[in-house]
Amino acid sequence: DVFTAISHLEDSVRVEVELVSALRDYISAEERRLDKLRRFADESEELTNKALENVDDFLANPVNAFMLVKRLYIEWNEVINSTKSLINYGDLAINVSKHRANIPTESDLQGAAQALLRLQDVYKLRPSDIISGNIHGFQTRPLTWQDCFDLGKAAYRKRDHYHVDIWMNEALKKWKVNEERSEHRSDLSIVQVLDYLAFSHYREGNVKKALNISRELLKYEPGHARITRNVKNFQEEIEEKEESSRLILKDKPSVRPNSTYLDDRDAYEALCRGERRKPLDSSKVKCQYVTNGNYRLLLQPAKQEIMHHNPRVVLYHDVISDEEINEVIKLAKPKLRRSLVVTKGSSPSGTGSSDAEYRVSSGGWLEDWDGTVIAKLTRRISDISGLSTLTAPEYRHAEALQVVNYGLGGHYEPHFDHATIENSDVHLPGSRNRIATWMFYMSEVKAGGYTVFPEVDAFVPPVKNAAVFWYNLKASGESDDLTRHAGCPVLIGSKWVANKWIHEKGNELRRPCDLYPD
Ligand SMILES: O=C(O)CCC(=O)C(=O)O
Ligand SMILES: [Fe+2]
Repeated sequence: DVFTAISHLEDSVRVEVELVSALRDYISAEERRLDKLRRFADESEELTNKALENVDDFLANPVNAFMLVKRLYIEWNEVINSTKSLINYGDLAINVSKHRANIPTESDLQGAAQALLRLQDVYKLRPSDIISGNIHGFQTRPLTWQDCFDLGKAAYRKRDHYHVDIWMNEALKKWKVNEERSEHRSDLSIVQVLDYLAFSHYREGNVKKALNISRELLKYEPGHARITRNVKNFQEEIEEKEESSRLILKDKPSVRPNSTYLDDRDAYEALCRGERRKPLDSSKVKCQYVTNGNYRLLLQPAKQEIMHHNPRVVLYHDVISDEEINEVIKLAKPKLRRSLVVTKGSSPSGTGSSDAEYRVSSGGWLEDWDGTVIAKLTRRISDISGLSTLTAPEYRHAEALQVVNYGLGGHYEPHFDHATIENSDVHLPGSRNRIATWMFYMSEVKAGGYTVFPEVDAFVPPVKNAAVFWYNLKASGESDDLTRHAGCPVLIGSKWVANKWIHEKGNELRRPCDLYPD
């Protein structure tokens, strides 16, 4: 019993001194933790305020969109986990679970990173431009070394060595610059970057590079057991190989992977960048008013711009109003689901994951009876194209309207709209093949997002309020293989389109079959 002797109480005083000091340590640790949370809340608030000034403009920039996904997935999860055990966590927990569906997941982060890497490749963006946050003149917050590291990690997960090499090296460069300014607290990060980089090189067969990088890593963390073992193994492997082949081992340069195995990828991407585009033969008419002999077009003929002659691809200007677009988007939003691709292209079987990258968008179908605006548009398509677009169940001459919104860096790689010998899944039973494609452009895309035809180097810019039209089949009903086309990745902005696929059935007399294809 402490109270029975003053000398015991003297000890208690000393104990209390120690307790106070421990409590003070605890309070400072809590304050540091709270400071960190407060800084994170301030930063997030600043960013969301900026985003809210104009959400469309903000998300139009793919770097902003990537960072938003990253912040919500990684940083908020950290916040949530670090506060989970605390007493006052309740409200935050309720909010988090209420919004679960809109909080990005790991696969969203992977998709967002993949999108940035796709844009980097297709539009030949320099890493330094992406890092400085300047994409075609649209400015965002610059990337940190951690952002570069996350891009590298996303590439690593896809076994995409080419991008691991680029982005881990960018992370290193940035990390070293920061170090010179002594903005660093621990060496953990650089060790992680080097670890990824070394192993990625090793997987590629670049053992010498893997060895050098691992040695550099050991300078930062001399006792690292696994890396020490790797260094030994890499050395042995190099010696063995050089002995048996009597050649000095050389590292291969890393090349960009062709994940969807497209033969015409380079042509497609060059067109997207604006290379290979040929001007139309200027001796031929380019713009004209058309009525197709239809009395409904007499007072206001359609404004037709010819984009290509063979196959004939035309763009009709001002065929859907802003009000109609808003109505269509409103009707479609609740129906949007991730687009699936039926065709596997020519990807070797067993490669699996490539399908996901083939088409990055969400779509929904609208029938004529889903809204008067849809029935009106279907009628207009018929008036202008001269084809039947009846969509009553007993008279299916065309499919429902397919409304599509592209995602971050969204695109649709080269494909045919109609059924071909390799791909017979697209036509409706009984209504035969997709004779023609009509596609409305329903948003202004600030950069990228062209519709391109790599077989003939034709291209159509996504002009808001316009619609593109072409025949997929020749007059004989044969496939017109020159209509292979693609939707280029959206670089800046959001792309909405709506497709109407018109079928052969019901159009036998409007576009009669001919003995000769042309
Ligand atoms: O978005 C584009 O430009 C092309 C879309 C397309 O080809 C399709 O949806 O079938
Ligand atoms: Fe298409």
